[in-house]
Amino acid sequence: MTASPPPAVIAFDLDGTLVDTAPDLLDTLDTVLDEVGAARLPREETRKMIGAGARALVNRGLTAAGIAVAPPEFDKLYERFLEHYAAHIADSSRPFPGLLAALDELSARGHVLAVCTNKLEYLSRRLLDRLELSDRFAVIAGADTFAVHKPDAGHLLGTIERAGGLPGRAIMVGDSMTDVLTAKNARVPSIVVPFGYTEIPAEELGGDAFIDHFDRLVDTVEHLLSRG
Ligand SMILES: O=C(O)COP(=O)(O)O
Ligand SMILES: [Mg+2]
Repeated sequence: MTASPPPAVIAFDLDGTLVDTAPDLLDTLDTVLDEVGAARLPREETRKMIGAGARALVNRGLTAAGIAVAPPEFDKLYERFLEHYAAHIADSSRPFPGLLAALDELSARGHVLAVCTNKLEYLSRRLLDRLELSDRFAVIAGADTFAVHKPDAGHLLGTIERAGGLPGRAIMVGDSMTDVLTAKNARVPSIVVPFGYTEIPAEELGGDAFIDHFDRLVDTVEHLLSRG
């Protein structure tokens, strides 16, 4: 008797892929800019600053506003960002259209779902709990879950391992260059969605597949898995 192959692991980025978190993240960034007396920045500009974690977002926001702060003050502002964001994490943040049906179908087909995000793990869990999404994922791996984080392959490989899968039967779904690079580094195929936060147009990120709506996700996953 041959052992059945491990289930496929579908690993999702969180901000800009599963959930439109920009409104609550950027409202929080505004409170930090207010606090240092800087003018607020246009949303088209700050949306693209999401993707490398909260610390990078605060840093990018302050830099774009022309504010230089020394490390101890930066750390205080970052702490305040986290506090405010944690308290408002699901005020306006919502899953992207079609997500729930796509996750239902992937699970029904026996695939294991995981989250691989550069959001801190406690914030990721809190957000997914508030949106009643946590139970759908076997693993929620944040920026601080392992010793390394995206674009390091170890973040994705650790997520796949914890989900009981193998890199040869896994897919990364994301919205940014960070996700595509992580997948390439881990030799895992990637699917890119265009509704997230990226400086470079999503179609040009170099993912293995591009979908413009989650109603294309299941077919695209099956196609990539069938390529082996
Ligand atoms: O919060 C961020 O900046 C990054 O989060 P993501 O990896 O889920 O896009
Ligand atoms: Mg993202």
